[in-house]
Amino acid sequence: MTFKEFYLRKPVKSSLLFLASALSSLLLVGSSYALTLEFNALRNRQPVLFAQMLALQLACLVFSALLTYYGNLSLEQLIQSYLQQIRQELALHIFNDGQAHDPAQAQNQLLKEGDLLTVSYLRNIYSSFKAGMTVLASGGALLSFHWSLFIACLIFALVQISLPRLLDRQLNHANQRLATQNQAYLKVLGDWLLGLGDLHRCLSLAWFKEKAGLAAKELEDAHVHKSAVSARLDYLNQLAYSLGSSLILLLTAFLVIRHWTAFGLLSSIASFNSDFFGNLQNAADYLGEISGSRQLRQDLLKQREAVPEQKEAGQAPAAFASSPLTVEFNGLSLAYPAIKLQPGEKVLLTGASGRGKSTFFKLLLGEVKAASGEIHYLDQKGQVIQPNLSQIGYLPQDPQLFPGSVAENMTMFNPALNDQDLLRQTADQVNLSEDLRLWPAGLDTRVAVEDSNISGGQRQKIVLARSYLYHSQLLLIDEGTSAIDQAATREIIARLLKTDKTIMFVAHNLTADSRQLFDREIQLD
Ligand SMILES: Nc1ncnc2c1ncn2[C@@H]1O[C@H](COP(=O)(O)OP(=O)(O)OP(=O)(O)O)[C@@H](O)[C@H]1O
Repeated sequence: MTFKEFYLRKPVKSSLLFLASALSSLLLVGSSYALTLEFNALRNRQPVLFAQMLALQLACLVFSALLTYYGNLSLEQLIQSYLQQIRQELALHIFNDGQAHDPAQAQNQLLKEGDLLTVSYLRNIYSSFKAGMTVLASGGALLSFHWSLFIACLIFALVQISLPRLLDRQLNHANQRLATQNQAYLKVLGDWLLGLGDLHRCLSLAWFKEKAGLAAKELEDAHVHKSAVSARLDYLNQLAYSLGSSLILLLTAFLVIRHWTAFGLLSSIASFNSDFFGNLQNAADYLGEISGSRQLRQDLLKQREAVPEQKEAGQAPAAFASSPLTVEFNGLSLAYPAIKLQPGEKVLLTGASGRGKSTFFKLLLGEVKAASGEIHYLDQKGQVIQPNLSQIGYLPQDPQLFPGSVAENMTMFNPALNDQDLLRQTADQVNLSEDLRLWPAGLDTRVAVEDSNISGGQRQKIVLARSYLYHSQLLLIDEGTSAIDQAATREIIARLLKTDKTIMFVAHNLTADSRQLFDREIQLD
């Protein structure tokens, strides 16, 4: 993300924000100025002037606080709406870039990293601007008292500004390490929590505890390391601040004794000091944090780049013909014979476990690339076509549902398909009607992905219903009815096999009469 982009989204509101911040800084310094005049008035025994200056000081402080309040609020609104845009772009990128994404990493990016970087980066910019304005205003006020005060302040300013550079690389490194460990921890949790039930059953909790503990320890070390680098920066800043403020007080006393500056400055120099050095220190911290997160921000910018929407050209395949194919997986080699499916044919694909049936489907779906051999896709007339692989219907062993209603999971959120009659007819085709009757909300039942309120068999029926609704001509079913009872499976298969779809079906434990319903069987050996 860049500041320019943030500013240009809402230039008027952003300008008002920075104007309010500049004014509030001026008013804050104005209040210290009024304090100087109050003490001058006291020394000269001028009670009316003293009261007027006191009122001016109070007014400056009240308006400065009001402007700060407005600034903080509108900064938060601007940041949150920008963050919303960034999350949308990240999500679109993840959706369109055609790569497999680890859910923990994507979650981390969408929530933590984006939030951390955007919010802290923009808040740091705003705060450093505010601090910079206060430094300028108080520096100007000091100049109006005596040039030597300003020069002294300037020298310390330069020292203070250059301090973060000493730790710039260390801060960058610490930030990156923290983000990496964050991701690693989420991934470990994600990987292990998925199988928590199995861990319970096998009493392997000690193993889980050890793995999670190790990842948590590394995250803890990364946090401590980052805090140590930040603390070192704070320490250096504090040292410069203490030295600078003592020397300025000494210089003011000298100037007052020599009658070269106003007496009242002795009372207010502490305020000017804290306005000047305090804000300089803050600005240096903010700038240090901003430059420390540079690498992560650049990475995030890349991950937001628009990726063209994956709209595949080509026709929906109705069948295919493959030459002998081979697939290589890190030393494991799978070989397939030439296979041809005619449009409308119903074929049972069998073979020992691990022989490569699922991988063959992934080859057809374009998810796995063949090391050798070719697949040609055919239309209804058996002519070779340029295929749109996303239009192949696919029912995996463990199909995924999405948070939404059962109807939405059948239509995949396509409102054009959301017709109650059509959905009920389709539910009949896949034996889902009985389940719909059991759920009080029927088609509107919400799918609770985590709570698995939908059984494995019901999930398979819902996903099978999808391929009916989407009229997939070529349907690949990979043990897609394994969780459905035998009688219903037989009915579903019998109905499926009466359609004009081309179907390739992998199943381990079909009854003999179900097997007979297929045109032929291809056995991989
Ligand atoms: N992405 C992958 N990386 C490495 N090896 C893989 C990958 N996908 C599959 N394999 C391996 O390829 C072999 C075939 O796997 P596949 O899932 O295709 O078999 P299958 O015939 O469908 O088995 P099952 O009947 O048990 O489901 C297995 O040994 C598997 O470990």
